[in-house]
Amino acid sequence: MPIGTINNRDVLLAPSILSADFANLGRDANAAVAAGADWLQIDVMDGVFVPNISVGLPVVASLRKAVNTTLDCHLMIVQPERYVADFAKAGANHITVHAEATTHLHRTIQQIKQLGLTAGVALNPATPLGVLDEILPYIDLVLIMSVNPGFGGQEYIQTSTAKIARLRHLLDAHGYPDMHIQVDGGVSARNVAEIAAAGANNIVAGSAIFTPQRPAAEMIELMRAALREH
Ligand SMILES: O=C(CO)[C@@H](O)[C@H](O)COP(=O)(O)O
Repeated sequence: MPIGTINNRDVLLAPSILSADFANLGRDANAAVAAGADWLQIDVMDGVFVPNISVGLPVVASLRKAVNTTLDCHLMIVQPERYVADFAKAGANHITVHAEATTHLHRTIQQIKQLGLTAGVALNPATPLGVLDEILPYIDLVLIMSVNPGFGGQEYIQTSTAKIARLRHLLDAHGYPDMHIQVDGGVSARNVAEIAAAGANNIVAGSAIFTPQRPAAEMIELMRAALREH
């Protein structure tokens, strides 16, 4: 169920498990879903595309058995086309690949769609929206990275808000009202309303949801309140 509505647009929450307790991943994932998270994002990092290594196929397969929700795999790996079929088999519902990580973006998106999944394209902070021009008709989601990918807990890059607003305008102008604008990196109850008001409808948050100090349900409630009070 959406965590809020802004400008008549439902806002979905996709907690990133990168900040969860990996020794208790099923517990943390289920807590977020029980508290109203709509999707769960699994950040897959290869140590090449980004300077960090995270989790891969076995974790997706385990989460598939443990939680009943949309599993969104954000592939921060080079040549993601090598693995999309494996992620689909492991139980992913949605796959996002980086425009910067594949030479053949169109072919990769086609592969994901042929597997019956929804598909997204992620853009690093310095990648302009123009790279989307030829791929928009084929995708379901654009992921605007609001930090340089690789780590949780980084600070939101402020210029991302204007980028989100430009993208929403472009989608409206070209007739893509249902395309998701997902935003990922440095999002918390402090800035979620501003980001959603700019046009994002799919919010990824890691360290703002999974913290040892407070339960995920409380952190999600803070986000709901921020959207309500906007
Ligand atoms: O993809 C990434 C990092 O590359 C993200 O999904 C982070 O996991 C978000 O973490 P926070 O900035 O919300 O702590």
